Amino acid sequence: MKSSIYIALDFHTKKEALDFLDVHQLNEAPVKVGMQLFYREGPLLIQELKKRGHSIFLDLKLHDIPNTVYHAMKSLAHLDVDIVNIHASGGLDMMKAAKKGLEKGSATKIPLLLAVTQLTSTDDLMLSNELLIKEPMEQVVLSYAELAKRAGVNGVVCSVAESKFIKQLCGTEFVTVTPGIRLKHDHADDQKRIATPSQARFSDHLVMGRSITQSKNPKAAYKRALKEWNHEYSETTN
Ligand SMILES: O=c1ccn([C@@H]2O[C@H](COP(=O)(O)O)[C@@H](O)[C@H]2O)c(=O)[nH]1
Repeated sequence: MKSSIYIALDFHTKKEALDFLDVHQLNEAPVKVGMQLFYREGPLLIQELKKRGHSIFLDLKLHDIPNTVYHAMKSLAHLDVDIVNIHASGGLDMMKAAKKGLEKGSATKIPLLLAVTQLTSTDDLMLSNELLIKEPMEQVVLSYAELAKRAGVNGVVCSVAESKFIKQLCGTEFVTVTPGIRLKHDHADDQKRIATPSQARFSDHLVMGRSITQSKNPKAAYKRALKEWNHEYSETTN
């Protein structure tokens, strides 16, 4: 799969999301559909995005008992998207069940299965004080990545800071997808572990929401992110 920046379509309705893509001529861009939009618009939205030719990351982050996740993944497989995900903190059996459900439910190609290691809205302080995980973030993320690999998962969602080390530990084929990406000077909002596209060279794919969707010129912001990621962007010439 080609390295891509997935635009997070965090909109309320299908109309808002499709209008955004049309108005800003982002009809070629890979997109990420999360809970906000999917819970309202469901499979019909996925069908419409597929019809328009988008590569789709369905970001529902399943986390439940293995049997439930198995059946949920079997259902999601029918949507025929490109990427789906689960939380690694659901454990080895849950991740194995997700993979099995996906294989069982897929008619043609099996979507890439990713495990979320630690959300990019979590920092070390929260990890320790709220989640009561006393090891440093990097160690936790690496250990979850290794567990995901053991379960047969194809890759992980992680921050820029861990991508390189995950590749060293799990191999270059093990996919890393990184959200929490901001163009320089953009607000972090609720994200804690953020980075610019140019700092993300070890990640296979990026996810960008507000830096693009809330920009005055989303198309220009998207193009700039792609250029920065490919190290072709210079502030003096742009
Ligand atoms: O660790 C994670 C996992 C998923 N996300 C999702 O990515 C986008 C990021 O949106 P921004 O507006 O660029 O902050 C959002 O849909 C999250 O649900 C994440 O941020 N971190």
